[in-house]
Amino acid sequence: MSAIIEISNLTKRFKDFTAVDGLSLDIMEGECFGLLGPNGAGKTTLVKMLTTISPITSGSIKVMGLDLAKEPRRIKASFGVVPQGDNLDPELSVIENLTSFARYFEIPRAEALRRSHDVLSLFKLEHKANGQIKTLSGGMKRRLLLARSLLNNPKIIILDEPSVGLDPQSRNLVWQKLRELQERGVTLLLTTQNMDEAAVLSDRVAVMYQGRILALDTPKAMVLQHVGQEVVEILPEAAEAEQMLADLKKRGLDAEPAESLIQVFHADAGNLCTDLTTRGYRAWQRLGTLEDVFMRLTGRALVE
Ligand SMILES: Nc1ncnc2c1ncn2[C@@H]1O[C@H](COP(=O)(O)OP(=O)(O)OP(=O)(O)O)[C@@H](O)[C@H]1O
Repeated sequence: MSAIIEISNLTKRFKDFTAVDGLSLDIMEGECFGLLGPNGAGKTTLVKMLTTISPITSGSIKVMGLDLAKEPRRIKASFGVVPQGDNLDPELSVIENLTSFARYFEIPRAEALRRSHDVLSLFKLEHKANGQIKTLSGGMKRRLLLARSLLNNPKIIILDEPSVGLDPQSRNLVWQKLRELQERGVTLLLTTQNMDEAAVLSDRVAVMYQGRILALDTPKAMVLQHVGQEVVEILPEAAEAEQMLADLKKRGLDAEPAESLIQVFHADAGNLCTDLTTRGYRAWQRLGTLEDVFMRLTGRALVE
């Protein structure tokens, strides 16, 4: 597999604030890559540079071997972009939003209409073709943005928080369509704060924080490395929590406080749980998740 997007030493500065900080990353052709990070990590700023909306401060981006700074139009033609916000035109009907967008790619009128109906039916919006944008629910708008991103038959689709605001039915439909696109060879780059979405869809994930990548791997390997297969959770009495944490650490265990719980990672979970419960403590085990990795790497405090 070769890299379809090559990001080298990319930086974005706003006055004295660095939103993306010397970031390097290769996205492989045909993969689904999930970019995770808390609010303010720099994900949207990265996507905006990639989609040429925001100029690069320094560093470079290559797409299919082409330099983004030199060939932005050619590169943009190969992208489908689903932005975080809704930038649909409220003056136009649903189908007109699509056909007018197709004009940016110089798709002939009849072909544009045909593709517009195709993508509407793909996202189960055909019945809304002549409706006004204001008659769409939030989830329908999101599906329309996804539909719109396919009009130019993109080789790469960039999705900023694809399933925010979607009900479970719409979200499942979107996930299914994204998988079908990937099966057809399309490369997907998604930013998300939804760890289930990242784990379900992505071949590889990166955790971004303060403009840098802290970790990058397959979701499974990431969980194994940072938290282990199973996590033990203990609910101590408030008065004994500190002592218990110290005791666990003294035993060489990888233990951390998590609100009112203590979590133990990389442990022999079965043995530890039995030991604790026979001594009268409330303790249980569960599978480690990407959410655990995320919390460990980016901290528990709210960033913004
Ligand atoms: N135009 C701008 N001027 C100044 N600072 C900005 C600008 N755009 C973004 N920032 C700052 O850059 C940082 C990264 O923002 P960005 O939107 O990329 O984060 P994010 O990871 O996408 O977060 P979210 O999930 O909230 O969208 C934030 O601290 C934000 O305040």
